[in-house]
Amino acid sequence: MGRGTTGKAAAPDSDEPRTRLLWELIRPRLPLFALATLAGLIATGARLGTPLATKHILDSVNGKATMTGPLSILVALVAVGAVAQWWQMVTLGRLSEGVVYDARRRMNLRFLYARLTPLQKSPVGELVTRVTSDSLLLRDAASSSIVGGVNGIVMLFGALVMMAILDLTLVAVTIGAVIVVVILFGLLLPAIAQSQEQAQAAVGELGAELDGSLRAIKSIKAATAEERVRSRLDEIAERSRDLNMKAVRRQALAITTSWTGVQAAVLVILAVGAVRVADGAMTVSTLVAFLLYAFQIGDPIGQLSTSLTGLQAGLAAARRIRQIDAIPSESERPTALGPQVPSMNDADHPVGDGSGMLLRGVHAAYPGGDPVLNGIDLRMPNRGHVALIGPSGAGKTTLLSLLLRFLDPDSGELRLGTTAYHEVPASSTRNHFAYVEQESPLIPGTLRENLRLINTEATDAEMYEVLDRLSLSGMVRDLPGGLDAEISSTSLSGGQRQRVAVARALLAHRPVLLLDEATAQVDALTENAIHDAIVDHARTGLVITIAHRLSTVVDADMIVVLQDGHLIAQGTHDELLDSSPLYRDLLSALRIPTESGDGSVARLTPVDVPHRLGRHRRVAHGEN
Ligand SMILES: Nc1ncnc2c1ncn2[C@@H]1O[C@H](COP(=O)(O)OP(=O)(O)OP(=O)(O)O)[C@@H](O)[C@H]1O
Repeated sequence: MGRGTTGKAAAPDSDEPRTRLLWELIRPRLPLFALATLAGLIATGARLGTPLATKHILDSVNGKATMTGPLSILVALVAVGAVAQWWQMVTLGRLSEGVVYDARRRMNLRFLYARLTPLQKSPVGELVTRVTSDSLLLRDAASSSIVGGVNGIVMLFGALVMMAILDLTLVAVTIGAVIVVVILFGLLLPAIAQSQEQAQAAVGELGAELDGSLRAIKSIKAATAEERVRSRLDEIAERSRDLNMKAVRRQALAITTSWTGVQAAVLVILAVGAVRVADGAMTVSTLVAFLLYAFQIGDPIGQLSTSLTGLQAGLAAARRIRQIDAIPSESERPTALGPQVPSMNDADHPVGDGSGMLLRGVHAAYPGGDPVLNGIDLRMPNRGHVALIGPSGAGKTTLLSLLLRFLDPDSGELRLGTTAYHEVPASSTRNHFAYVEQESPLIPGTLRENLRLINTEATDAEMYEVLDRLSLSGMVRDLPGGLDAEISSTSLSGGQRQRVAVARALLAHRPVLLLDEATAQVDALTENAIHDAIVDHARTGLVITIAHRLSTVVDADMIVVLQDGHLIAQGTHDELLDSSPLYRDLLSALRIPTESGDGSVARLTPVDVPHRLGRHRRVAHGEN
């Protein structure tokens, strides 16, 4: 992945207003939002009343009234303000955590039900930052920024009304200053939003780079390439810092502008007010109260500036989260491919008996890529072992992806028994398969959870029986916690991981077993065990394997040879030995003897000889 592109979301950009997601997330929590706003308004009201109460206390000092009343009002206002502020903070906390929770759930849902190819265009680490860091920015925007903004506006208008009650001339001066501040701030806001978004994209890029590097940490260490990788990471961290600094500078300018505007307004108010006091147009206590309000509007203006800049970050985050929504989910996939199905003599490919799998005229490509499978016609029985073989990049894994509906064909038809794929949802097709993927990744959780991923009812006895067959039961019994051992705290070797994945598939008892190089990392003994499991399953169901080095290729009931997305040949080992030069070449590359009768061992490695030869002989002599 080239630098500078890592952080880009593969998901299409959403042109929807950024505020929409924010609104969608807040809408279910409107009562809470209203409560928080109400609490904020009470706190604001209490603060607005304070200068007026102060004026009355000052007036009472001059002997015009008793001090007790205004003093008790002042104490009450402070107490009410404090309680309301506490209440608002707690309510805001509930609101904001709820918004983050909803946004994260929404993304989790979208990730898990997304169509695979568009999803996999985005680096994993980049997607993770949307759930972890962007949602936090959204939280601030959805709660404190909005409520703070509302409080700020109320406080500002309240203060202006109170000031208008005190002196109309001075309030005109104040409003003039506020208008100048708002215009300056409005001019800076788009630039703040832009730098916020760039800064968040850089965090996503860092997440992607870090995720990729940590996954490859062994290779990096073995290559002593830590320094190179570190400098790449530092470079992105530096870019993130610089972009954030740009955002911070713009924010600082906006906030300083608003504060300076307020301070300048206070000075003007003081000067004009002093003249008016000297002229006898207003009392000193009124000027003091007015000045207190003038100082107070510094708060709402500051609060509004902070809220609006915070809102920009939240809206930028909302846009990035919204892009996740734009990844199509599997339920949205087109279902009808009927008109594109080429005509084909059904007598050659009977499907009416309801058994087996059929691919007819299947063309497939990854989005935006060249064709990967070109007109595949293949019928597989509902029992037996089908081996897919072909050079790297031939399209073997893509074929399995089509069977599992990770990818849709561009044209052609797939059938499972009598059911066309497009007639049923992907999940009901997948329910027929147990799949062991190339890397055999384990899911986070315990060993038991991993083994029960498909068959959630599998008993301990069944699990141990399968583990036993795969020479894994001893290792599991030795683990602290046995089946309940956490995978994360258990170091499993590649071969052990592969065996757990195979065990999970065997426990599933599904009609079709799909193995993508399931023996790539296991020793010869385990390979034999997996081979026996394949043979066993093939008696009652269908097993489809992809093999690069599997000697079990020769045992398969049907071998399908792919090259450059074309089905080159199919048949049994003996048939293909006679008819397919590519097959002979592939076998030769696999170091499998190519003579069907005597099982020549001339090209076998010493390790390969015993079991490969034995198996080949069994096939060659019609055993099994
Ligand atoms: N997710 C993807 N997006 C785009 N192109 C892809 C994707 N996966 C595979 N391809 C392309 O499709 C072609 C077939 O790949 P596929 O993985 O099916 O081959 P394969 O026969 O399984 O190869 P190998 O034996 O090396 O695993 C390759 O040219 C590959 O670059």
